Amino acid sequence: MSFEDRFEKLNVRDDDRHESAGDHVNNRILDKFANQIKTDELSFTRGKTNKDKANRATVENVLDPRTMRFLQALTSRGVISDFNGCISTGKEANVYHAFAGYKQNQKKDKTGEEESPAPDSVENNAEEEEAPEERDEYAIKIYKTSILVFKDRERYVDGEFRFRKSRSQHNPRKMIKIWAEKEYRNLRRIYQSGVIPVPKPIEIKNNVLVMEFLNRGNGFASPRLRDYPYKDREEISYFYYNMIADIRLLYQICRLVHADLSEYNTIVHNGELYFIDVSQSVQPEHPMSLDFLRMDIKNVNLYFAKMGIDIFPERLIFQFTISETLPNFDGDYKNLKDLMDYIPKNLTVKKTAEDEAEDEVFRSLYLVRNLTGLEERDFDRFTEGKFDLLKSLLAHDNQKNFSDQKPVEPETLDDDDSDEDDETDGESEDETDEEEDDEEYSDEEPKILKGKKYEDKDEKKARKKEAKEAKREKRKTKIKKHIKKKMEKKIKSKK
Ligand SMILES: Nc1ncnc2c1ncn2[C@@H]1O[C@H](COP(=O)(O)OP(=O)(O)OP(=O)(O)O)[C@@H](O)[C@H]1O
Ligand SMILES: [Mg+2]
Repeated sequence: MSFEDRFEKLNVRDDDRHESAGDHVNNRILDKFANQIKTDELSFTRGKTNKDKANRATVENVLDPRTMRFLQALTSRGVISDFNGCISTGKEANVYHAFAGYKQNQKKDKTGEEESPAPDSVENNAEEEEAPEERDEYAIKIYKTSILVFKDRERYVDGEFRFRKSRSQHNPRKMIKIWAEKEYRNLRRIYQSGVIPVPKPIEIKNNVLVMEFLNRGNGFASPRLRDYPYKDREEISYFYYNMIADIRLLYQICRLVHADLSEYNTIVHNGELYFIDVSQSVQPEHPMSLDFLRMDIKNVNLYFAKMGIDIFPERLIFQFTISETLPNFDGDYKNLKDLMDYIPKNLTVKKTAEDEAEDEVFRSLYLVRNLTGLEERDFDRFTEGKFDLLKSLLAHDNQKNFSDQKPVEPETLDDDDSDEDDETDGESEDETDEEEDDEEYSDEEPKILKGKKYEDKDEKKARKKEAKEAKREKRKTKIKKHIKKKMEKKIKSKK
């Protein structure tokens, strides 16, 4: 069966309603509606290429011919095979199910990653021939090629040191590529850290991300936390503590803030809480990382409060997350269970109206990277006691976390940027310009943060003073404008 034929079999389901939308024949739709689909947002490179618009048109904003070629490339390279339909259709991406290709299975055999039958057993060999082959299942996240939803997400890439060279990216297709790449890298970083379960990242090919499919058997995806059938209240609290401990691990060990954490972006798989959807996650150095962290905590609390369990003040969870050391903690800082044990024993639950009022204040706080940059208006909002709280939240921890920060990633955490892509991928020239940009991303961390944004108040003052003086000096020798004009006139008339 040809690749296109396989896609004709795609069964697209609307995730929001969890209903089957029936058979979906992508290619036929593509033929029929290609000319009607608005592709303006894809025409940024006007003049550069003269491609048929219909050729760029998108079915479901996902499976445009280009994306199909990337999928084909992944298939011919033996990374994936057999597409079985859509797991989820969302705003920015659709997620499909596929099986691992022959190459992946070969790799598995070589590395012995999975338990394989004993080679000397005749019985086993016979069984192997008869039994249907066990193949890995993959989730394929395909980012939509419509830029509209990504526009307001630029702020997650802006301010990211790793993506500094790809900032202000105006080519929408490149922007999406960066976005997918960001998710892949974040996923890989978390996966390699081994402290928080995430789907294993397999491959990235432009806007197509291949990862492990978290399933509960028979092709069904494991439930998101939102759909998880809790046994009892204890289990709800268990996952609440698990979530809080993971937020800390993500921050302290993986050096990331999820930035879209919720019951929708977490999956319960084999009894464990998995983080997914990490495309927007940022490093703590991102200027807005603390705001994102605060937002994550708020969302998590909202959900668990709705589930009817006692929750902790957002302020305390925040503090728990960013404090490098925890008082009275004698466990392993990388161990989820140790942290989960600590939480209910050391964080006091939110009870009174006063607690809620404190959280309100906390939510409205202008969070800054260090105390020197704290605006006066925020100081004014605090009584003396509350100011101490703020100081302990920001000054102490941020001194450590942001000022004299050394790269914390252990070597194993990081990426080998082996990109096997070559011409055999079946890409045409128009993709090669994008491949060149592969070097745009760098996970190396800044040792000293440079630029006006990061300098402290005194430095800023000194810089401004210097500039002022330089200008004053210049003014002394400057020829007045009207004199200059007169001189110019004279010269002209002499000519
Ligand atoms: N590796 C996976 N294994 C199983 N299911 C997955 C996997 N990745 C994603 N899903 C399913 O697909 C859904 C959407 O994935 P994800 O959250 O990464 O995409 P999204 O970009 O957030 O989409 P949306 O625009 O809807 O927010 C998830 O809620 C989950 O149900
Ligand atoms: Mg999501």
